[in-house]
Amino acid sequence: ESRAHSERLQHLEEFHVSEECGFVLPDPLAQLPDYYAPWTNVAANLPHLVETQQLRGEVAKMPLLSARHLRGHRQLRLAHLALGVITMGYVWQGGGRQPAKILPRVLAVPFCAVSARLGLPPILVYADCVLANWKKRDPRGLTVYQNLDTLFSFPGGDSSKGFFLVSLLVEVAPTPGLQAIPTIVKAVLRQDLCSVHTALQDVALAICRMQEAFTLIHEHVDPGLFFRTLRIYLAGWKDSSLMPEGLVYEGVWEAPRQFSGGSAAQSSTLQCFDILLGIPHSTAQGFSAEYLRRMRDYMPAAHRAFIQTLASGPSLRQFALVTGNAGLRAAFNQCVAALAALRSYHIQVVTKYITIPAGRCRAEQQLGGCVQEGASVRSDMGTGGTDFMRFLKAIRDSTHTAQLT
Ligand code: HEM
Ligand SMILES: Brc1ccc(-c2csc3nccn23)cc1
Repeated sequence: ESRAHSERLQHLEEFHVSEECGFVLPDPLAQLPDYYAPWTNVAANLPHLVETQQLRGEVAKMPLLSARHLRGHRQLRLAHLALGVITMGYVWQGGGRQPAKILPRVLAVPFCAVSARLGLPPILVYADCVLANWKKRDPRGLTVYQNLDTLFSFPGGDSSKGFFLVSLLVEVAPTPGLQAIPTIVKAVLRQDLCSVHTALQDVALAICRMQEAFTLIHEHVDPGLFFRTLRIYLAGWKDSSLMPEGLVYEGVWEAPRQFSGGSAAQSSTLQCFDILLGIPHSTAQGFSAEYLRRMRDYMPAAHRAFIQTLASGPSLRQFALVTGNAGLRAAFNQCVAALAALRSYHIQVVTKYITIPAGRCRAEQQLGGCVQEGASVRSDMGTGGTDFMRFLKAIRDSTHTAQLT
């Protein structure tokens, strides 16, 4: 059973995991066939259309296009990104005070058709606006911030571009570590202690590289713009006080449907390292584990399959425990410690970009300032309250306690 899984894991390309950029979509398409210009034109102009309250009018003028003419994975990913961007802008136009309750059929019908073909939900996801929303300014240049740009952005100025591109660089950084995963799985099956030890050093280094890339957030994202503006547009319509029923997808489903807002729990990279190291989010905190598992449904089908295949393979953790080899245990713990450190760093960033601005906003609200929409557009993202912070700390703590003593 495990052997079969380990065999399948040897060809990462099958799971759309690329040699040079991991779960990031290599060379995303930036243009669709002219027939789809109504979608890409509106999506490309979204910040302006939302800020001038014209978006809903523009959508009302859009023709109902058929998704049938979309060819290949990259066209589908670009279509899901463009329709996702327009959908978030359409629902949250006006900053979240009066969210739209109905998504018009010119958006809902093609968006659901494209989503079905990709195995994604009909809402903007991490795989859209982080993994497929980028291009190099100079195609021959390096994958560095200055040579990157997003394909689409939201209100919030350069901070929306910064948030997506820094996340992209964090996703590109650990690529050698992802390449080490099949090596580790095969070596565990062959009880090859030495190969596991060597490969674990690549994993630890990869996770450290993620944290290095993360530090760019301070340069490219402004806390105020992030909290007051960008955050609103990434909110979803599941368990949302502003949209308790969810959203009606006109022409697709009679009843309204609920879908979760954008979350990096949809990042396959972090979930892969959690599974490889056997980090037990599952037992420790019911909510976190359930939420992380549910977010797998918000990943592209091939990435979901990779995670499921890895989860059903042999346990590296048991192997490291059973061999009792001190060097192997140390290499394993170095990976776990690096992951816990990354999550601690992330919590510091979340404090600066959500908790502090939320506190300031509440203070201003007392004085009648700060036009913050309602309590919070998304309960788990930024009331400055405890629920998302408790979630992040629970995950960080269960990572920490996963060290082998
Ligand atoms: C301004 C910067 C950021 C803020 C304010 C922020 C905020 C949050 C919040 C509130 C959550 C919990 C709710 C949710 O899942 O959405 C979260 C989760 C998460 N974020 Fe971020 N984030 C930021 C940047 C990043 C970056 C650059 C990465 C790197 C890829 C990242 C990776 C994650 C991951 C993996 C999770 C899921 C929880 C976990 O696995 O630890 N975040 N973030
Ligand atoms: Br859609 C969408 C989904 C997730 C993100 C994202 C990138 S890093 C991060 N931490 C929390 C969320 N998050 C951005 C857009």
